[in-house]
Formats: sequence, structure tokens, C-alpha cells
Amino acid sequence: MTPAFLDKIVPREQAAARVAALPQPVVFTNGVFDVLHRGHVLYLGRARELGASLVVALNTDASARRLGKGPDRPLNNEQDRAVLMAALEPVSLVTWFEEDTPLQLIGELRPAVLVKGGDYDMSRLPEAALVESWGGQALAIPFVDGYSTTALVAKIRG
Ligand SMILES: Nc1ncnc2c1ncn2[C@@H]1O[C@H](COP(=O)(O)OP(=O)(O)OP(=O)(O)O)[C@@H](O)[C@H]1O
Ligand SMILES: O=P(O)(O)O[C@@H]1O[C@H]([C@H](O)CO)[C@@H](O)[C@H](O)[C@@H]1O
Repeated sequence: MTPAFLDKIVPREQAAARVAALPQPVVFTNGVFDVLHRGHVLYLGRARELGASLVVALNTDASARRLGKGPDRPLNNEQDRAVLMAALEPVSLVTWFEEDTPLQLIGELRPAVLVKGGDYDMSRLPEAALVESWGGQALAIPFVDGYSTTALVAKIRG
């Protein structure tokens, strides 16, 4: 039998309709989320508490490769990253974007809240200005020191 949480994973073409049907207000975040760690799950838990639903948009593998995190990144492909994300209790819906930034997708979904981790300066993100243009909020969630996928991969590789 297929686990029910897999229903949270939706192709981008269906994302706007599915997001509109979620409990409002909707919180949106995006990222690669390649090899989950404690910083990610605390971040997602806090993000979900800022609204009634949490939407996570993952970079596709092609998009993630263009971010230059390393020649073999992402280690987990886009389907695997989506399944792990969908299994997390705070996450309501998972989709992907193939561009370099989630700007166009955010314009399609029109979330009430955009969040990123404290490693981002929200005042410099075009996505933040976009969400604020319809009266939404753009918020940074405090960074959990000592946790990053890149550091974890380096540790594993010794
Ligand atoms: N330690 C952390 N504390 C809080 N938020 C985090 C932390 N690490 C990542 N995030 C947030 O999670 C989202 C996804 O981040 P990302 O996938 O780049 O994680 P990462 O561990 O920094 O990965 P990498 O080392 O591969 O860049 C981003 O919004 C980022 O701000
Ligand atoms: O996992 P990351 O590196 O935090 O995700 C990136 O975030 C960027 C951010 O939203 C600033 O614009 C985004 O542009 C990029 O495509 C990754 O999702």
C-alpha cells in the first residue's frame, strides 16, 4: 500500500490548485534540502508555526546543480528529496521548480508568508519583495549553528 504522505507531492502544474485548497494562511519556503539534518527540521517546524500550512518547493536536480554546491551535488535526486520532505509532519505540500530562483513559482502560488533560514538577508531577496507586494510577509528563521549539508558531507568523507 502507498503511504498517505506521498499525496503531499505534486507536480508543479498542479501546485497552484492544490495550494489554494490548503488551510490558509500558507507559508512557503524553497531550497535544495539535500541530505536532511537537524537545522532543516527545526527550520521547517518553526516555518509551519507561522501559518496553517507549509509548502516546500525543491530545486530540481538540474536547478540544484547550477547552484555550484559541488560536482556531485545533489547527492539525493529530486524524487528522493521530495519523498523525505513529504514524510515530515510540518510539511503540507511538496513541489519542484526548475529555474534558478523560485520567483515565478511564488508568483503563481501567492503565499501569505515566505521564509528562509537566517543565512539569508531577506531585504536582498527579490522573492521577499514579491510576497510583500500583495501584503504578505517575508521572514528569516534563526539559523541553527553547526548544521549544514555541505559540512555533513565533508565530515562523512573525512
Ligand atoms: N542550520 C540551519 N538552521 C536553520 N535553517 C537552515 C539551516 N541549514 C539550512 N537552513 C535553511 O534550510 C533551507 C534549505 O537550505 P539548504 O538546502 O541550502 O541547506 P544547507 O544545509 O545550507 O545545504 P548546503 O550546505 O548544501 O548549502 C534554506 O532556507 C536554509 O536557510
Ligand atoms: O537550499 P538553498 O541553497 O537555500 O536554496 C536556494 O535558495 C535560493 C534563495 O531562495 C535565494 O533566492 C534560491 O534562489 C535557489 O534556487 C535555492 O532554492
